[in-house]
Amino acid sequence: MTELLTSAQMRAIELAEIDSGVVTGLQLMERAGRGAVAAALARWPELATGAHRAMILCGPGNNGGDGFVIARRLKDRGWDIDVFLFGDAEKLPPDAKINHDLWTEQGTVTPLDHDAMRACGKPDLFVDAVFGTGLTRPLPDALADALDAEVMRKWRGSHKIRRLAIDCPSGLNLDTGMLPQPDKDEDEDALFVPKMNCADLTVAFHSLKLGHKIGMGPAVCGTVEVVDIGLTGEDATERSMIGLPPDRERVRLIDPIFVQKPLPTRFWPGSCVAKEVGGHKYDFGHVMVLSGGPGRGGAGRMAARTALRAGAGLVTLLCPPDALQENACHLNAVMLRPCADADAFRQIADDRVTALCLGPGMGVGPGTRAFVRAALAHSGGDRAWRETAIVLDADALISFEENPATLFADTHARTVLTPHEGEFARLFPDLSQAERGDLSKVDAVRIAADRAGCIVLLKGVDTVIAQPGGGASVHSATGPRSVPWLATAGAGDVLAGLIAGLAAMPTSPDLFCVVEAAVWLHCEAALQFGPGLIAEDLPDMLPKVFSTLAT
Ligand SMILES: NC(=O)C1=CN([C@@H]2O[C@H](COP(=O)(O)OP(=O)(O)OC[C@H]3O[C@@H](n4cnc5c(N)ncnc54)[C@H](OP(=O)(O)O)[C@@H]3O)[C@@H](O)[C@H]2O)[C@@H](O)CC1
Ligand SMILES: [K+]
Repeated sequence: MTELLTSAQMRAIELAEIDSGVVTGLQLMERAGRGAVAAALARWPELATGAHRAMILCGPGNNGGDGFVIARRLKDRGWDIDVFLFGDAEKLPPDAKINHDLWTEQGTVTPLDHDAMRACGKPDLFVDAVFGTGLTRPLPDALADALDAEVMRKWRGSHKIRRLAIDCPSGLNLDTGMLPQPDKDEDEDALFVPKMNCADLTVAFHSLKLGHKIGMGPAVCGTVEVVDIGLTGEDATERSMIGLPPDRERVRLIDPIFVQKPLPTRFWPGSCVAKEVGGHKYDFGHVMVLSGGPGRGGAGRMAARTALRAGAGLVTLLCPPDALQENACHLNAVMLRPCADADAFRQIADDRVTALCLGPGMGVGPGTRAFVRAALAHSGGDRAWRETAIVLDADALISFEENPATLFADTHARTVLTPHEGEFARLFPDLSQAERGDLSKVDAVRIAADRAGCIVLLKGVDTVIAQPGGGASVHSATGPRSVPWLATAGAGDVLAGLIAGLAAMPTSPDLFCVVEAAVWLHCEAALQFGPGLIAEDLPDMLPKVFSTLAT
């Protein structure tokens, strides 16, 4: 697992190290600049030999300082370098000023100007070292124009310009993954086309930041390489290991990686799906999935099948009596029982039930609300090794749109809410995508988890999971884990069943860790299946995915 730091956390780590006297800011800047050059030459080996041309845009802070180091290092390799500065050289922070002055012994610095840039020879490497973690507001118009991907595309024509971003493409907020845009007059709104600064390669220092993995980050950063700049203090290592409860402050990326090294998948997520040898089916947990009426049972059936594939010893689908025949025609290994209402549910759900999944296809209304309340009150009784895990998705969430507080009064630490953005907006309107403003998706989900008193999983290409108290993680289905074909009807129902199935097993770890594993496995199943996937394929891919976790 990899930490996704905020800008403030990164600054605190650097400052602690500098204050301890182990390293100076100037040394870190030198390592950052050298590391960026090494990463670029490794990415584009054709630039590693011979002399080439670079254009380097430096900003008014330490990100600009990195740019001056890069200029010096490339010049030493015999390159032609054009350096532009956005800002006043006399006002650069001390380390950046030193590197500016070192550079001016070798070359010139031109004030950043669009026309002057275009008058230079087209570079082989374009380096964006204008803003990194210090961005505080939208890019000034002139700079946004100079960096805009569309303008760059026209300028480069057939010439290959490789775009290297230092820490991030300038304009990206590394805490939110958003690209703040300047306010526009209302009458300009219709014509307003946001500017995008995109890189082919982004070099981050010490650790990924949140903005690299959420929001627009993955789309504008290109490949992100993390360069080790030798921050060695205690605070600079990862605080929690995947499979353990999350750190309250630092967000982690859901991936089998620890301290930037691959983690054998038998440790994670393998440990979340492993069954102990031997045992009775009840020893592996009993999941109940509540489903909808006639013609609406597909979603519940997919969730139930997935829970069984995930490893639960038994899975029972409960359906309205008039849907019994339809379900019986589709189910074999999944057991089936009629269940007319919440009273009947209380009779049926005995203390051997270890996980409940409600929502997919259930329908919106008072009946579903009553089922949800009964489920949240379910107790495993004295014999329970721990309380029942409750997964609430889709209609189980929307049924509480009018008064979410009545849901949050009953949800508890063993509850997981799994909304997509639309469902999230109904339960947490003030935290919705449209309303959250400068709040990051991660912080919005953290607030939601505190409010609901349970785990909240907000689905998306960047899936965010948070639990009360601040623990949070991100799964990014981008780059090599990109699965656009997972945006298919029923995929969410499968995820709900997968969480329930994994959480039902007595060997399952902390519920937060189960949810993280489920999200990763869900994406992995889609990845291994490939394009053409429909939701029904997902549960049947799980055995293949599980077989790859042995190593
Ligand atoms: N610290 C270290 O040891 C190391 C740091 N390293 C590097 O430093 C980077 C962080 O440096 P940083 O903190 O100086 O921030 P940075 O991104 O350069 O920008 C700050 C400047 O930009 C300005 N500004 C902001 N937004 C603006 C806007 N929209 N429009 C106009 N101006 C705007 C802002 O002005 P202000 O908001 O104060 O008015 C301030 O002047 C980090 O990303 C990494 O690359 C590495 O070398 C490793 C060692
Ligand atoms: K930058």
